[in-house]
Amino acid sequence: MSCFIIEGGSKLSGTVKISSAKNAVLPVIAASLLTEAECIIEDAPELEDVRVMKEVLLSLGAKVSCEANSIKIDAAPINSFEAPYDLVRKMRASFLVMGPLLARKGKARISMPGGCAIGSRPIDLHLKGFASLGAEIELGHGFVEARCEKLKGTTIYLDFPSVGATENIMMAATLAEGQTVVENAAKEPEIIDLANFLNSMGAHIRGAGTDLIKIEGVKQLKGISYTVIPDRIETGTFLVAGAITGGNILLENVVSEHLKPVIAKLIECGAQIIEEPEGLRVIGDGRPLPSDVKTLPYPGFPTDMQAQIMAFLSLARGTSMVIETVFENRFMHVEELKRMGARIKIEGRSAVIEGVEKLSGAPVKATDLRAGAALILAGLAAEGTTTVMNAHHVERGYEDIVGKLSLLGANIKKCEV
Ligand SMILES: CC(=O)N[C@H]1[C@@H](OP(=O)(O)OP(=O)(O)OC[C@H]2O[C@@H](n3ccc(=O)[nH]c3=O)[C@H](O)[C@@H]2O)O[C@H](CO)[C@@H](O)[C@@H]1O
Ligand SMILES: C=C(OP(=O)(O)O)C(=O)O
Repeated sequence: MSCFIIEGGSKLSGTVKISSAKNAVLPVIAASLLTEAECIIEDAPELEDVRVMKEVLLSLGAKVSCEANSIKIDAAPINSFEAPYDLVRKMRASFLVMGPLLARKGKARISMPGGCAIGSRPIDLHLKGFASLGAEIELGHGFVEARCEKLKGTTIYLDFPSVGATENIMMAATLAEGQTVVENAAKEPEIIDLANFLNSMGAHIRGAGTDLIKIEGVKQLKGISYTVIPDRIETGTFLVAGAITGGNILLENVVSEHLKPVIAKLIECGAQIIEEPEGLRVIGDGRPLPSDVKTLPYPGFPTDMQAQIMAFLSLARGTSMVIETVFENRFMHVEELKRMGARIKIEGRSAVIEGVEKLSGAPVKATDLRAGAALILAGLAAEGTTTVMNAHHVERGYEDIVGKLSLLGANIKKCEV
């Protein structure tokens, strides 16, 4: 088992380059299954989740090769329709191959992803979408099997603007007969990026980024080269790293437009965030002011930044409240932050955080990706040594986090225990 060991107290300074977005590259890799032609994804981040997605494609019979940071995908030879439990359980986003497989091959058998540390995470909205498009769905033995002759365009209303369901339905509908309309669609930047990728392949998608997406089915798609958007959650995490350590860092390769609620919150807490020609600068200054945060679908405050902002608010000069509305169980980091001296009480979906003057380094355990990131942030600011167990959770979604933080002057290393 691997862990991160952090010696707290260094003010971070320097420049860091943000990687391509995990949550944009995963659906784009899945979408490459929609064509027999070769797709190239440039500047792909080296992440555990990307490795798993490549394995999923390989298991379906696609050819996948990597050169420098490009991934070449040739999905012409796919000869299997099954994504096995062993891969899907490692990463829920593997379920995103269902839409493309159904659209191109008319069948797919994907292991049910099951719940994870942050919530039960059902897939009913994905399945409702596929059924509306004309697929027959069968559940059994831990698998979802879907079949269709030809998907047919229709109107689908999502009860919740699910990111994954919007993506899966959008991909399936690109090759359907006629028009599909997705109402109450998710509006995340990663949805726009996927639509841009699909449109460059020849799809006809309008309205991505609004809650009404219209997809006019086409007969086939072509192969393209594509670079996905910068990772807004990695960006937010580094903004907090600068602020929590009282540092001064410049983040390159960012789209600040995608981070409005995070930037607004950090400014409210007293950090300086400055748009510069080369990127976004964060300057931290002492303990933050308290603030209240409520997670919401985009353009609200992202649930994927909730744990990190809570680490920051743990040190505030007063009491803050964080309300998690997207996932029902995303407070697993709280008990670990408390081990470092944070004063946090959970009441249902709310956490009340009474800021403390300092955190103290301690052995803690990452229960999921962003919980792990929050504990690293707390460790950077804490007095003494913090050991964050279960480094693999963090490596799912942060490219070379040790290298990047070390270059900024952090005292962090990865160890096997
Ligand atoms: C790979 C990826 O992009 N992951 C992101 C994606 O996850 P993911 O696509 O899984 O998140 P969703 O937007 O689908 O989930 C949001 C909420 O909807 C519920 N739901 C979802 C689908 C469904 O069929 N039924 C249902 O009830 C979920 O349980 C959850 O409570 O968006 C989340 C919300 O921004 C982010 O935290 C994840 O980082
Ligand atoms: C929850 C996340 O990812 P996933 O949906 O892949 O679990 C995340 O990126 O914070």
